[in-house]
Amino acid sequence: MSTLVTHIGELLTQDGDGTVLRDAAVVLEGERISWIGPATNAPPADEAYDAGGRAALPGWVDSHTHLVFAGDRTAEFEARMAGEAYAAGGIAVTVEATRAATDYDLTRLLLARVAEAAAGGTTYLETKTGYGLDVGHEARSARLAAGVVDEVTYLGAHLVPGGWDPEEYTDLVCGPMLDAVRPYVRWADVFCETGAFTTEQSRRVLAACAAAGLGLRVHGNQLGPGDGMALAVEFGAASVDHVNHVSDGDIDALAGTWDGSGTVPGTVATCLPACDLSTRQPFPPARRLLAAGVPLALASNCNPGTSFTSSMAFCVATAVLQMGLTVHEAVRAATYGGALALRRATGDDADGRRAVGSLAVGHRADLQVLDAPSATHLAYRPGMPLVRAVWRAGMRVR
Ligand SMILES: N=CN[C@@H](CCC(=O)O)C(=O)O
Ligand SMILES: [Zn+2]
Repeated sequence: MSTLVTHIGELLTQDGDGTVLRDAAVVLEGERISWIGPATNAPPADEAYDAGGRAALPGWVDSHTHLVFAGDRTAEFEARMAGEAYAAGGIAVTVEATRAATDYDLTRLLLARVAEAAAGGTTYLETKTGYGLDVGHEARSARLAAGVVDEVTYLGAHLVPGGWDPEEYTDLVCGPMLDAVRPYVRWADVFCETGAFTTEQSRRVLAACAAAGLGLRVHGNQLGPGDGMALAVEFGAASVDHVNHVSDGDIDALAGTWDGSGTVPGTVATCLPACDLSTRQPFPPARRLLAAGVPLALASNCNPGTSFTSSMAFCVATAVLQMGLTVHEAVRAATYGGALALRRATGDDADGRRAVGSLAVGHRADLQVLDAPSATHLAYRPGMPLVRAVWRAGMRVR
């Protein structure tokens, strides 16, 4: 089964040169892209979609979400809007509701959130555990997520649950809990922050999870200056996320992971602008990070506490309007950058592990058409429902 998407007014490929094609076409064949070029030269396909001069780009890669949860935190949000500061402790409210939910209800909630994200143009999605916080409930969250999303991250180190000694809980995270989630997850993450896990506890978690063969990610420098970014560099994490309170030394350390001397990709800085609005944190220094040579990702951080949205278009608009990124930089961070943060930015017909977040022959056929003539409209018309059509692995999902 093949689909020709044709008469694309502006096609942002997100290839290495940032190529933008005019009056372009893309052929989706099975799960892969089989052809890209000028619409006038396009080969025939089983069916055609006429984009009518509209813009198209890769589906969003949302590399940071927390979708496995039950319950509601509206009251906490209202208190925050009235002036209270965000604190990690609110996580416990969601843990209680999540533990009480049945597998059926938790799966239903997760599926609804994934469908909402797909309708918004997201075609590749990471999600985390972290609202179970005991062996059985963390393993359940990981198992349910593994059946639904593209990448699952173990976040047993989200909060020390009430009644636990922090060191003993860290032992649990590094031992029996890790063993229980291991079959279902590719990544591990730690919330390294005052009120969550100390630098030393975070280091123990990262070391244990690396030894178990998991890739690493870090929640760092969200609520104040700290060691999250330095730890991410120390452990060769794929991404450090939030990065709101950042020193020049943090930026230099991150940039150093991209100096070409390493054999694996460096550490991406993942910015979460919807979360920053909701928690009233300063936005990350995106321009300084880019100037230093650090690749950026943009992600929704969809979760019930700090960012209850999966709209990547909203994140792109906010990154442009508030963080000083150009539209093309923001779109790149929300597509290719997310793929880089998940180490899924390369791969084609040669290895069959198809790249996401960019459009080229052999990459996964993840594409969205906007109801707009250019990607600029994502920021020019913030909040408008601009996603018109979406294909995920070659299947039309909107
Ligand atoms: N910072 C840590 N975890 C989430 C918030 C989780 C919550 O408050 O429920 C975040 O990324 O913002
Ligand atoms: Zn998060």
